[in-house]
Amino acid sequence: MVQDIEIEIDPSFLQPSDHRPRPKAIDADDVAGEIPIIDLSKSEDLVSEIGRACQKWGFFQVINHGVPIELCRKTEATAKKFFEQTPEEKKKVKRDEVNAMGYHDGEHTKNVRDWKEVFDYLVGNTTTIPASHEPHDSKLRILTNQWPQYPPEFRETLEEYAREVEKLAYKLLELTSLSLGLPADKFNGSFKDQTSMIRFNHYPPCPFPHLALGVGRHKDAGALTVLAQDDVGGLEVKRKSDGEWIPVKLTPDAFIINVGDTIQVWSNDRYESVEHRVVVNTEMERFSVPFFFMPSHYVWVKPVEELVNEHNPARYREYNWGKFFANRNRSDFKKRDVENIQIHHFRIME
Ligand SMILES: O=C(O)CCC(=O)C(=O)O
Ligand SMILES: [Fe+2]
Repeated sequence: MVQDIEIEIDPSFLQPSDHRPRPKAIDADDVAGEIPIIDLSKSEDLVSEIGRACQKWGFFQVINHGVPIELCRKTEATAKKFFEQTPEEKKKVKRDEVNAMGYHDGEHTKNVRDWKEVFDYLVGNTTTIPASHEPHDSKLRILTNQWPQYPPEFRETLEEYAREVEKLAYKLLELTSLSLGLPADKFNGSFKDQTSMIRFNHYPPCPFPHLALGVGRHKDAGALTVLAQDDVGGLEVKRKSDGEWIPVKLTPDAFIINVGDTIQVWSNDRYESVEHRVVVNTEMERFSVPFFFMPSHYVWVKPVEELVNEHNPARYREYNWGKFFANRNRSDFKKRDVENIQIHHFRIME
């Protein structure tokens, strides 16, 4: 006779009860179309559509975005081959405190472990960041990508993907800038030595989808995120109007775009970086690929002068992007007892 063996969740994955997905969550079909889908091939109204989406949701999807669809498919297939390997193989390109790029299966969001494994690589192959988060430590560190041997086409495919999505990221940055009434290239210079990174997320099926999350609720710290996902679904966005978690509708061959903390500060809160999370399920694995478009380490982030005046004073003190990034990444390897650094720590109290 087969006995039912009750498996218990490893407590490191257990979400606090008020952050677990509710059993009867909103049905994706009921809210379909709420988060705007924007066609980038049309020129009319594009800037104002993006502005409205950024203001109302902090999220939108784009279609006809110019990234070749075959390349997206090939990239996803290549990533799958990598994740199908044994843990020992994958750990040959393990991320650690020195080498921050590569494979990792122990990431924490808000001090709870995520039900996922990831592979991270830099858009520019190398980048410079502060050696530590300590404010007075001026030493720098160079990060370099690590590439696995298998599959053989991995590096070439991922590098090509990075180049294509980077073009889209710049285009979206320029449209966002125009939508704020600023020159298209207002922010481009901040990305000259960008720290941008692409992440492959693999969410295996999870026996405890009511207790754990693929990624816990969080806001992205960079300027913009350009996310590709497969056809499984699981991303949820916190609706600004009422705080409900809204599932993002699956749209074939679209990218999901969201505003990160950096644009929230640059825009002096005109656009907000919205919380999101990933729910998992018992049956299907899921893949997603965010491109985190992030400034150079030496950029000081503060509300842009054009958007600040005596009636609308700056709401943030300036902060150094590299230090903020280094500080945020401290929690990736272990659970910490304190809250991670967040932009509200730089908010000027009224
Ligand atoms: O997998 C997703 O849909 C989103 C992942 C995400 O939010 C992140 O990696 O920051
Ligand atoms: Fe995110």
